[in-house]
Amino acid sequence: MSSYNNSVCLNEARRVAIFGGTHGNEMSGVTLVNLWVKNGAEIQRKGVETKPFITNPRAVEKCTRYVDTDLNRAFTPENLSALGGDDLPYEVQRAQEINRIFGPKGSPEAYDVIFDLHNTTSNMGSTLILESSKDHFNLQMMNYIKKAIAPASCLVLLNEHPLLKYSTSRSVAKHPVGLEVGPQPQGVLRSNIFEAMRVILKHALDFIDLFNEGMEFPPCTVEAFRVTERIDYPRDANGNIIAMVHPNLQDCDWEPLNPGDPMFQTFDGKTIRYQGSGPVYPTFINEAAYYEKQQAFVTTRRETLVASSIRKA
Ligand SMILES: CC(=O)N[C@@H](CC(=O)O)C(=O)O
Ligand SMILES: [Zn+2]
Repeated sequence: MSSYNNSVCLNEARRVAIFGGTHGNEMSGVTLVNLWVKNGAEIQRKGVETKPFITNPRAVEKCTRYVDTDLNRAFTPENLSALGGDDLPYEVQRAQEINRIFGPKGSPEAYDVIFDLHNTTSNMGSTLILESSKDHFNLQMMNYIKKAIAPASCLVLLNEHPLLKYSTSRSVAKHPVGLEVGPQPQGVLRSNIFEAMRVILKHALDFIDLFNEGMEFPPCTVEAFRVTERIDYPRDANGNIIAMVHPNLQDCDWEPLNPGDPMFQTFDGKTIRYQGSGPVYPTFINEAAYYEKQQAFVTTRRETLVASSIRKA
């Protein structure tokens, strides 16, 4: 990466992957990737190798999030270098295979871009997930997609929290992009969610095409929601949940939550209110997969990210 005339010069993005089935019960990504494995015309762009890939085929077969352990937490340095072969948990073996094919993570040989397709049971709409506020290629891509799909909306969730960040499948790429679309129940396909995902992928690939063709993207800003805190359900001494997401908060992803606002409702009807400083913007509210992770929702704060001008080297 070098700077010239204020533009950040980056290599062309020639190797792109689209991951589906990182969670085997999130059906939009599973279905789109299976479709594109059969016929990739829709995702082909000149001079780009775009590989659609089912990352967790055993979980897809069983229509479950994972078999042994969450694949989207498995790409740690320890796991990727672990010895043990067939004795390792299935997803750890799979992470090593994926790292061999699309990585190695952090190396110059790694794929340029990986899109990882997810669904949420939360009412989040279309959300792009970034892992770095300094990835100018990805920031420019976010800006491009947001403009291309307007007046439909697509929000950007930034997770670079030192404790809450996790080791994703897409993290083996130079430019990792998560795409989370909801609400959609686990194991279910909804046409509106499926189409929303499909159209965002189209614009993302168009952006890569324009960049490779030599278009210069001027400096811009991108509004993002930065992950700040994980909020668990209230629990008793045995760890059992004693309250639900409050009806005033349910389905209100991305809406401001202020001190004193209702957050949970106990089984005997008492309201538990938000006590932190605000406003925060909750998201992943009541996500089904997060009960096991002790998480009722995450709080975020709004931030304006600045993207430098980019063009190909
Ligand atoms: C509901 C769900 O699976 N969400 C994803 C978010 C992400 O890809 O970062 C996960 O927890 O792995
Ligand atoms: Zn997922």
